[in-house]
Amino acid sequence: MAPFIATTSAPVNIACIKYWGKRDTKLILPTNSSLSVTLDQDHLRSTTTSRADPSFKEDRLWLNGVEENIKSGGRMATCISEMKRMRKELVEDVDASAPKLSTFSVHIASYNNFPTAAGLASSASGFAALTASLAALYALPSPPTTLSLIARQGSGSACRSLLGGFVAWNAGELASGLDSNAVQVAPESHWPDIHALICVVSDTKKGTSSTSGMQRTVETSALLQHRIKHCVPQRMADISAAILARDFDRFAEITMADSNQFHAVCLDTAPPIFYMNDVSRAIIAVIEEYNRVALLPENGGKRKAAYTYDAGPNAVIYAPAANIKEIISLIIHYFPQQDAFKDPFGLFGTAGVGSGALVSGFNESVAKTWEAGAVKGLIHTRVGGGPRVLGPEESLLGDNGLPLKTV
Ligand SMILES: Nc1ncnc2c1ncn2[C@@H]1O[C@H](COP(=O)(O)OP(=O)(O)OP(=O)(O)O)[C@@H](O)[C@H]1O
Ligand SMILES: C[C@@](O)(CCOP(=O)(O)OP(=O)(O)O)CC(=O)O
Repeated sequence: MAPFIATTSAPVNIACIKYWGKRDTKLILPTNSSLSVTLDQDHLRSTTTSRADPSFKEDRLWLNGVEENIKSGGRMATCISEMKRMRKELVEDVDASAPKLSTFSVHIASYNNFPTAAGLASSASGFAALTASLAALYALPSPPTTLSLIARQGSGSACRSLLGGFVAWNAGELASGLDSNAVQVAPESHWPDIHALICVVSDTKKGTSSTSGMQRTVETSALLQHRIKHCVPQRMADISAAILARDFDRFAEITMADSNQFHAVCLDTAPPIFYMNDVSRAIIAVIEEYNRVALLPENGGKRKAAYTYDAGPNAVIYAPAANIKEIISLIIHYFPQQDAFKDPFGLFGTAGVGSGALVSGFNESVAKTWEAGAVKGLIHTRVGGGPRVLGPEESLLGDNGLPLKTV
């Protein structure tokens, strides 16, 4: 009999309207809706293989080749048991001939092709890949929005990685969480021109995790309550409209305002939380100056880039594809690179990135020139699609049910 096995990959997403705060910590129900851009899996992805077999004694999971402890009642265990419940209810209970996979233990191997737990949203792509691979293994007929309810219980932001393009996570109102799901605002094909430049300022584990940080904010910040009630609802409507109209200027204005407000509520937390550092702030100064020049009537009067920061110092700069070459040159001018820029879109040809001339009218003194390595690396990617089901040649589990790939 052929083994019961499936492999999928899932993308990272980076929010423009930030999720920060839970109203239910067990079900992971947020205090506000959020919206993100799904990034292309050609560059950043989690790949996960799941296998069910009657000979397996317990559920086991290996992350990047190292076995993780699946804590009973923990997030990983919840996602696995919820997926088994769906297999039973949606497949086995309606088709008596369907193999009883829900009664078998699973072995799961996952691999991230970028640093884990370093503020690059590995928990988002990781739990999305876990959910998608179990959905493929169990042949669930469920659409991504339904699966997002399960990924959400692994890590809130993971629910948005079940869909490609531009994705909203509705906060929902029900205590059950059944209306707290991810929906696509627009597919990647609607606005493929949106590119992203990730400036890796640090790839080490952060001091305050998102989970504990946001809980402290909920408990202590009055500003968070203002944000939830008076800012986010309008921003969600406005940025959705900007996406549908492909209005980058408005998209950028809202994205930067929301990133800054998210870091303001972190500062309003007691004790305060600082995720950005001096390098992060210098990148903000450079992009703000770039936009000041772009906003001049003689230059077209529209913003050309948008920065956003999650719970760490790394910047993600969204911009239309045509501006990315200029932005990379600008960033490299202030933050010289130790390693040559990997140029996946071939923007710079064989000559490579030049010395980085500034755009005309740019006030060079907005930031100092940093020592090489202040920005450790640049990743150029773009908006992309949702999880992909991969062929058996991509499997991460061997015939013996143990991981093939170690890192
Ligand atoms: N491929 C994966 N499969 C399953 N779980 C994963 C995977 N990758 C990451 N995780 C889980 O996510 C955790 C890391 O989440 P954490 O929030 O600390 O970092 P991050 O997601 O990289 O950063 P941030 O959420 O701030 O962007 C890991 O310890 C692991 O439990
Ligand atoms: C700043 C953020 O990236 C916070 C992400 O928080 P997580 O989804 O990592 O938190 P948990 O639900 O506790 O796992 C903003 C966002 O992605 O919307």
